[in-house]
Amino acid sequence: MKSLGSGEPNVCLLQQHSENFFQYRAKLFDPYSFFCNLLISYLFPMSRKTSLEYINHVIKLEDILLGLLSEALGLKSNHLKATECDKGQMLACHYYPACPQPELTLGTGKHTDPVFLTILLQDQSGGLQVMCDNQWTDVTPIEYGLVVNIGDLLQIVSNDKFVSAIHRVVANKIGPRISVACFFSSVSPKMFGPIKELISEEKPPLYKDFLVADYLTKFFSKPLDKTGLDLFRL
Ligand SMILES: O=C(O)CCC(=O)C(=O)O
Ligand SMILES: [Fe+2]
Repeated sequence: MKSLGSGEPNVCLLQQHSENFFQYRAKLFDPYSFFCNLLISYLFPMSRKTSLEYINHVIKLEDILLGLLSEALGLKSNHLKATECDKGQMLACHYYPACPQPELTLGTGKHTDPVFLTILLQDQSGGLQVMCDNQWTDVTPIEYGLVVNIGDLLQIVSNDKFVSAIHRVVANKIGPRISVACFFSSVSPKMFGPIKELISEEKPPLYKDFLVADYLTKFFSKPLDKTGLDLFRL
């Protein structure tokens, strides 16, 4: 990866490096970022109001999706919700500046999301790709459409019935591209693992039980070529 000093704010430049992407994400939890976020929300109260309004709508959609996903697993519709796997929400707003040499870099490197579910809003620029049958496939933007990603943690609790989406964002000469990802995960200090109702002699658990906090610590310090799933696979 090459650094492309385009004069845009640092936070956007970090998005140009897949190596830095998750370090940057991890930094969202540090006191410095916390302070910056607080400052931004006071400097731009409209953006705070709009973000909260948006999150509240997305949470309603996510409630419906969790119900449908539970039923798809053959469970009661309130099953996943009852595990509190969505109690924590994080909104990440991405800004990808136009890139003069897109062939030398990526917008966001290949990864799976270290959460249960992601609901993503992307503009019309394009660039998001998902790995499908070992091939990168464009996720063509649909106006007013949202992209829903299964994250690693939903793959684990479903004991591989659901598969987390491997995705990336390619860089683009035309820009900027803007996307808003709403991540859903647990904030409780409780153990998660393959759902008992999905386990049988024929389908033994494929993963160890884990705390989300431990999962994240390991996820952010793992080598980039490993997936988050490898960390807890039995
Ligand atoms: O910008 C995008 O479309 C995707 C961003 C993404 O994959 C993420 O935030 O995890
Ligand atoms: Fe992602």
